[in-house]
Amino acid sequence: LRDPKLNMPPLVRYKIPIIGHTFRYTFNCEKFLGQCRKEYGEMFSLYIWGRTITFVGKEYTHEVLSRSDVFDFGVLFRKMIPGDVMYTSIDNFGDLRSYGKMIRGSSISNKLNLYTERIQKSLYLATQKHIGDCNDQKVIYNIYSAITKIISASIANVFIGEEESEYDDVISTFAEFTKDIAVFFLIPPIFDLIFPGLQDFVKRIPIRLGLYNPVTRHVNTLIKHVKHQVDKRLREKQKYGDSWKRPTDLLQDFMEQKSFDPNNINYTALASNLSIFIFASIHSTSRACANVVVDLASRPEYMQELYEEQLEIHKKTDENGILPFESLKEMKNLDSFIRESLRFTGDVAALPHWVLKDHTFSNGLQVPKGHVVDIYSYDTYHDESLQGPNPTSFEPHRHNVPASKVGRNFLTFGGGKHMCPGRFLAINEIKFFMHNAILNYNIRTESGKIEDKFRLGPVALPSNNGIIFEKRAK
Ligand code: HEM
Repeated sequence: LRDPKLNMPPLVRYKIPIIGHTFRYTFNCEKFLGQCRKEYGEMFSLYIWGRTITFVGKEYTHEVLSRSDVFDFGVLFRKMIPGDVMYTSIDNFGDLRSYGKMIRGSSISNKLNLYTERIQKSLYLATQKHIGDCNDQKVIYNIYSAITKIISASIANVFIGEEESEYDDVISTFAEFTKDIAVFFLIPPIFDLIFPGLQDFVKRIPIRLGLYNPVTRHVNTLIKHVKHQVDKRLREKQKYGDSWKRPTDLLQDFMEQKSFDPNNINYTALASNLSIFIFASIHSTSRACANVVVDLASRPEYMQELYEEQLEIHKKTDENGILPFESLKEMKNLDSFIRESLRFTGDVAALPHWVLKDHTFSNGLQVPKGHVVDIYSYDTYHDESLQGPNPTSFEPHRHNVPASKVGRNFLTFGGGKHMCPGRFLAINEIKFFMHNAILNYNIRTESGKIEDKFRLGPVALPSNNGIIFEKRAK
């Protein structure tokens, strides 16, 4: 467990060999890490599922996020998800750096204004479909699932274009892809208790034998639609020349990358890359949006002020009911509410990094190459000097910087070179969705109480308890 040559962070005491801290970490993570922090300080190691993992508190979080030459999130991503065997046509699976580059160079990162109308329309139509008018009050029990379908419709429009996102099979793939892959996260890594890394080997067996591959169905759907769209665009571009109207979406951005060869198109690779961006975007944005809904439903006392703000902003809609892009900046109260909800996501630790080379932290403690360091984000989010007074209470007026702004006190989108490039799209989606929801519905919890998150080890999900939607009297 320990490298005798290195001055490693203290290993928290445990009683049962092999099991180590696994159970306390899995079933009582929040309290357990709090106790470890108190007893062992800002950096400590736990023995979980056959591996020693070091947790860093607020003092050293930034050191991990800013040293991408030492700490890498992608290596663990590649280990957890067997993309190397699930995908046959891409050889850079898990290379987050290259995914980040693709998004940073795309319209999603720097021309989001082009999507203003489409995002609003698709969100509105999908909300009508999955939540409805609510003339009679409606109780939704799995709000995360309803929001996932709504967000999927809108992000599909941005990723694969207006035409293909009309198809139900495309929306289903966007909405279900992450859930189908999640099986690799949800099965406890019991084989790692026998030998570290054995689980990674075992989970690849059914895929290698051709017995089960959760991506096949979705990639096939994407190939069909990508092929239809790419061929159509190439034909029309040739036919209409300069008068061809360039479609705006992520697919078109991909078609304009240097690596795209119109004479030798690899549709499977295009579809596979799209599926990776579905994985990065849909669950994260839907979870955040569902949390905002539940947080507001839990605290209806903030509804009126948000309603008044959105009503004022709504006056700027055009004759089709579409808000200008600039109005997003005016949603100040909503933005602060969203940032507070993101701060309250509930994850205790959720950004494990692989150590690429031996490293000495600025406090002198050392971790060897091949070690795992995770960020104890709770520590940052519950610290008064970083969050202001009452860091453990939900205070929607706490923030005066945009919800998308990354900083030492705000880790939801990571940090350093690899901070999330999709965060602007995510926040815009949530704001446009909430604008509509606040104007059209009264929202409250069925229990009449603040709904707590559903916890799964160190991560948290929105509650499944009932959320009541009721048409707002105008
Ligand atoms: C609320 C929604 C979202 C959350 C909470 C979120 C969170 C994160 C986090 C924590 C990281 C790791 C950052 C790091 O290593 O420091 C990340 C990376 C990434 N995210 Fe997001 N994300 C969200 C939405 C999106 C969306 C909509 C996209 C669109 C495609 C996206 C694409 C990516 C990509 C490509 C990376 C890898 C970047 C790199 O390694 O350079 N994310 N995200």
